Amino acid sequence: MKRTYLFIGAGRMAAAMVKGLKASCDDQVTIYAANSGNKERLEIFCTAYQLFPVVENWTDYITKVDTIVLAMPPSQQQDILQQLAPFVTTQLIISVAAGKGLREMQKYLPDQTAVAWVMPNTAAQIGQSMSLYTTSTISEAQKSALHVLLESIGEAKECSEEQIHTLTAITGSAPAFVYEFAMSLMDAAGNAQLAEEELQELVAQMIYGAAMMLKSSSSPAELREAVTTPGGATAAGLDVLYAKNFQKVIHEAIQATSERARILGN
Ligand SMILES: NC(=O)C1=CN([C@@H]2O[C@H](COP(=O)(O)OP(=O)(O)OC[C@H]3O[C@@H](n4cnc5c(N)ncnc54)[C@H](OP(=O)(O)O)[C@@H]3O)[C@@H](O)[C@H]2O)C=CC1
Ligand SMILES: O=C(O)[C@@H]1CCC=N1
Repeated sequence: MKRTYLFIGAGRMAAAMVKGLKASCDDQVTIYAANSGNKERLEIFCTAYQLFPVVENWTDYITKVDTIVLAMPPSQQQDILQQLAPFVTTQLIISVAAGKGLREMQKYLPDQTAVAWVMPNTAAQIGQSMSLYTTSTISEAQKSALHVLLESIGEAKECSEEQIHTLTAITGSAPAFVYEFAMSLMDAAGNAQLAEEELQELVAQMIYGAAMMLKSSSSPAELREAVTTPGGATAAGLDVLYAKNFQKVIHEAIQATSERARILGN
């Protein structure tokens, strides 16, 4: 079945989703993309993903597509929805904006407009996103268009709107915390006399292995215990994390992230 998508916003998340869609259903998908008006940047984007024609005015393309993906900063979304509203008929409108749930979209769109809120993460670039999503009442065809998109970028879980607000920090933002952790490990390994790339490779494989173990059925506590030989080396390191209240620091970081996401949504 032929799919048609219009992306408004052509940045990092749009690139990841377009790449996923092109890879999973190349000859069955037509994609148009628009940005804030930076023509050169949009041409580079469209050339990279072979999206033609390059869109000059996105409102001309609304009636040509079944699905519209809002992939611009949250601060721009209200304005875009207001521009979109007069032209919307049967299209599914998907937003990936942090903090902007279904109700926030519906405020500016005609009654009964089909809407979905998706919270992906940057691993979408390699088809490994953990995406959360919620929808209004949508048709089977719209569900199918949404799932084609979600499955093209990784795994997805349906949640309530409130759960997505709560979990944005965990699945959307926390990859940044993992990269910060990786940087700290690489920094701490400074005197191992390895090149930066070698260090990155071994830290990446360690995180990958740990993530694969976590994806098995064991709990994180069991996995941690399996690493921690009683009276051994790991216990000494964990004692420092406990003494510095590592969990509390993470809780505070998640709370700050969640609070900011809520503010972006208002
Ligand atoms: N990065 C992440 O990890 C995640 C991001 N998100 C959400 O995804 C959305 C996009 O983020 P991201 O891709 O990182 O951002 P980027 O900064 O990479 O891209 C933003 C894009 O939006 C375009 N844009 C800005 N204003 C407008 C406008 N008024 N009309 C049309 N296009 C506009 C920009 O245009 P131009 O090219 O001209 O600058 C750019 O193409 C955000 O809402 C964010 O909350 C969600 C989950 C994870
Ligand atoms: O930092 C942000 O606002 C977005 C939301 C989730 C990840 N990045």
